[in-house]
Amino acid sequence: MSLKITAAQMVANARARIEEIETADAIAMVNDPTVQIVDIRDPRERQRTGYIPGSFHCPRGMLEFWVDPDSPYFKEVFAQDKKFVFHCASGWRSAISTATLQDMGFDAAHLKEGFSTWEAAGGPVEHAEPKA
Ligand SMILES: O=S(=O)([O-])[S-]
Repeated sequence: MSLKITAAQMVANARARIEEIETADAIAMVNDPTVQIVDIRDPRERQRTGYIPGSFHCPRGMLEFWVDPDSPYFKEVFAQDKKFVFHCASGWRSAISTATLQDMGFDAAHLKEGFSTWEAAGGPVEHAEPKA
């Protein structure tokens, strides 16, 4: 089966039109009260690898519905007057998601390399309590 567009091409198209933030620059934003980092990974990924302190968890599947004030699923966190930086594991899902948000008129950027290089680059990581 040949697709009209590949996933890799979708990521490339998205990356060409969104703001990409380098890991070192994002690390400097962790305690910045004007920035909200949003983790769109699955709950199990967050559980397994830990997460960026202060990051808000928004599963990718709910993204459009949680940012839209007209949606019954709207989350107040997205009403904040802050810079929103979305991330996933390697920057693919967050690139496509950020382009989608841009199409919706929601201003956001994404973490170019995702969480994959975060810890090695010196980024702080928090771990959830193990399930009892
Ligand atoms: O979407 S991904 O970059 O986390 S594999």
